[in-house]
Amino acid sequence: MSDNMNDIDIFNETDSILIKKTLVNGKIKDIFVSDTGIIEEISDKYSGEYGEPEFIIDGESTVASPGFSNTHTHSAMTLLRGYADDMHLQEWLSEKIWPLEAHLSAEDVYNGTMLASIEMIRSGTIAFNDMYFFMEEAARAVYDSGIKAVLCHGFIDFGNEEKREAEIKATEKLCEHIKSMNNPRIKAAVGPHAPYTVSKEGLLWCSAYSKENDIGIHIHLSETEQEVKDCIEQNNKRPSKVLDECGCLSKRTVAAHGCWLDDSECELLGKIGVFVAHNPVSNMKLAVNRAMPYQKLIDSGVNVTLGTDGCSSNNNLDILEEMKTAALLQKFFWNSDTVLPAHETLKMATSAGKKALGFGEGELKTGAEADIVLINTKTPCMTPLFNWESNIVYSANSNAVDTVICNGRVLMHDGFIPNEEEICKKASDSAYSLVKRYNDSL
Ligand SMILES: C[C@H]1O[C@@H](n2cnc3c(N)ncnc32)[C@H](O)[C@@H]1O
Ligand SMILES: [Zn+2]
Repeated sequence: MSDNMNDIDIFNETDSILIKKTLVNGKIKDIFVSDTGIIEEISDKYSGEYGEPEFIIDGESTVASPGFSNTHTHSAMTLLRGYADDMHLQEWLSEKIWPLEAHLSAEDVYNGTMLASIEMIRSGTIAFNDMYFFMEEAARAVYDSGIKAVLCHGFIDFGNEEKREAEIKATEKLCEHIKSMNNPRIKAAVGPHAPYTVSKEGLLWCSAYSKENDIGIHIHLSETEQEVKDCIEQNNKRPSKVLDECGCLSKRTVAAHGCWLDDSECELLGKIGVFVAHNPVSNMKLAVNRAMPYQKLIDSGVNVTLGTDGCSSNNNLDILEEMKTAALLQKFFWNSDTVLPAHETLKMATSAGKKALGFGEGELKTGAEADIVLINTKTPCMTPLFNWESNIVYSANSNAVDTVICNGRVLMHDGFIPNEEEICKKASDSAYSLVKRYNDSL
């Protein structure tokens, strides 16, 4: 699909690009992207106003979509893919996942996040919201892979003061580190894991720190019925209320799951302007037994986004698969064939997702950051092309994703990502050595 097919330089960060004859909202357009990563022109034929492009991408037989955002994941959990499946959520976490994670190294997180980044790029993801450990190394992987991310340290204190102090230090260290990177593609957030793993003191510290530093909060909220029941028993109020009283709900908060929210909580989240990330594949796999009340959230003014969750509850990071599953799960669970139509699903993955992460509007327009996905229309799953949004949500798979451009830089072209084989090999080695270290410790 390129006039410069064999030219590896297309992956350079600072080149201008002209995408010729791609479909933008059903019309054939040229898109000119400047070397600063901005969409300068979308027109029937490039005017030449911004000079000669350094690279030309032949966009004929492609649909251009705004890049996708994955608003909830634990990216280095790629290393745990297939390690523990088909279990009850709390047992899965406390008996399998947490004991193994206790042996993670910084290098594991780098290798796992590199794998996650290229896996996400393959399905057209240009930004993600990540909560995990050794996040300075995740930041290095995000830098190296060229994708965008909001990164937080998973803050878990279980009411223990010593643990809380350590989590505070880890959060501060990460935020300072990301500040010092001074890269607009990489942002820090505060990551209180969930109301059931973080004490009130911890939640209060997190909300104060996010305000002081003007950064977001990333948290799990009401994933299972049991955690809601436990919260009511302990606090006499539902989880959203607890979080609100601790100052953790704001326009900068992304709350993942929200499966067991009641009507009053949906209204509270809408009033405040919280983003709620739907993770349908993980929710189905972990059998949380209720789908997020999508329509009630939308009617309450909530910005609903999409996430994959980590690779040990999904078990991939394919945002196209997530879109389809979201649209189907909502229809199936709420017994409504009209809920979450294709157009809204695509918005969850594009404009709503990018806004949640503070990376802009998520639309293809002049003046916007060039986060563009080109999807091959000459592939069975995109044929015929009556409705491009319907095809992306309901029929496309990642094999149809041809080119991914993030901040004006080509990260994948013609289905090719530089160094992919080496990245997979390193992650695989890390995964086996992690499990060996754990087994040796028993
Ligand atoms: C950041 C922390 O979140 C954990 N984690 C991963 N998946 C889920 C889930 N579905 N629910 C709650 N916690 C989860 C990770 O295993 C890590 O310990
Ligand atoms: Zn999660």
